[in-house]
Amino acid sequence: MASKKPGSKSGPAEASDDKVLTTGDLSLIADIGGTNARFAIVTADGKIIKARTLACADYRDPAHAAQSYLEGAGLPQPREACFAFACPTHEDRIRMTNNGWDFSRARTKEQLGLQRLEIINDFMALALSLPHLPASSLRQIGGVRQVGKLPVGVVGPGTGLGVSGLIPHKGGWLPLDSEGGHASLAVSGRRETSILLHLEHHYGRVSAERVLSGPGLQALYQSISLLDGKAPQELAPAEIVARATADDDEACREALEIFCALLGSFAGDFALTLGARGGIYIGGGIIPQLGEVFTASDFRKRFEDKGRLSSYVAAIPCYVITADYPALTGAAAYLQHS
Ligand SMILES: Nc1ncnc2c1ncn2[C@@H]1O[C@H](COP(=O)(O)OP(=O)(O)OP(=O)(O)O)[C@@H](O)[C@H]1O
Repeated sequence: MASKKPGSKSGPAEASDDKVLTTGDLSLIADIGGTNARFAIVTADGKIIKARTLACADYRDPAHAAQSYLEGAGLPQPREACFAFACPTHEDRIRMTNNGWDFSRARTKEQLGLQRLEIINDFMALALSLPHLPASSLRQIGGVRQVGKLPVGVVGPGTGLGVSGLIPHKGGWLPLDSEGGHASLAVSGRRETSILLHLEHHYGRVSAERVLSGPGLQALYQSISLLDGKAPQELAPAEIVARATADDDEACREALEIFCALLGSFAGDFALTLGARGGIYIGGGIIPQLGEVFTASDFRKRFEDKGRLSSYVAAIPCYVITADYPALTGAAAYLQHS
């Protein structure tokens, strides 16, 4: 796998979108979450071009979405592809955790006329992108930038909660294929415990993803409103963030504050578990949108709040990934190196 230090060198340059491509030239790559399906082409010289985002809800399955992407971009049929999905991907039958797609790997390959189809987890793809991301697409929060090759973790709230990492191995990196977002949620203090009990009443066992995701931010806002005896409104995650940052809705403000704090706790637990002294990277569709609000939140305080191991965690840097399509870079790297 890749051997550069995460965040140390520029990623693949964007080729111009108007080059004439033939079948032999191109590979198809995709990063497919519960809401968004992001497609692009890798050219023979390794450039990622024609990146587009489609809404999963508009398509029957990934083959249907991929065909629509290729037609829309006026592209010929590719021979090979790497698709990264937000769900377990080790069996032929793949069932997306956060949308209704349920499909066969072999059938998808056949439908798209591919000679080779690689299917990996979306956060494994994001982890594989880290050695290729330019430092300008990373925003450091706390800790000390580490030298040398050390394990790194990546977490990201989106429609779900993605988790992965890279372990140094034989001069390169081993990526983790993880479903860590479904680990149990750990809360702290009376208020968070009340919210957890409220969510338990609704879901039964509460995983981290039930809170640390777009739907999770909505669940937090609703729980807080109900615990305070107020009727919650139907608000999208972006609306909760907008109201919270405008400081004109107390339940939204507290929901976002607790969201960032719980992500800090979760990321710190993951750093301890993985021994991720090289850093924890934060991606997904929500945190990169928060800008300074996230930096000013309790995220870092809770990341470091690890009792006797607090000084160990305090040295670990966190980085918000601000690149546009980072997991596509990882899918391209997988296709090239696997
Ligand atoms: N500005 C914003 N503020 C807060 N939440 C947002 C914002 N924009 C999008 N979201 C939320 O982010 C989630 C989508 O995240 P993302 O773009 O990572 O999707 P995805 O790749 O389909 O997700 P996943 O890979 O987790 O299944 C949705 O719940 C959406 O409501």
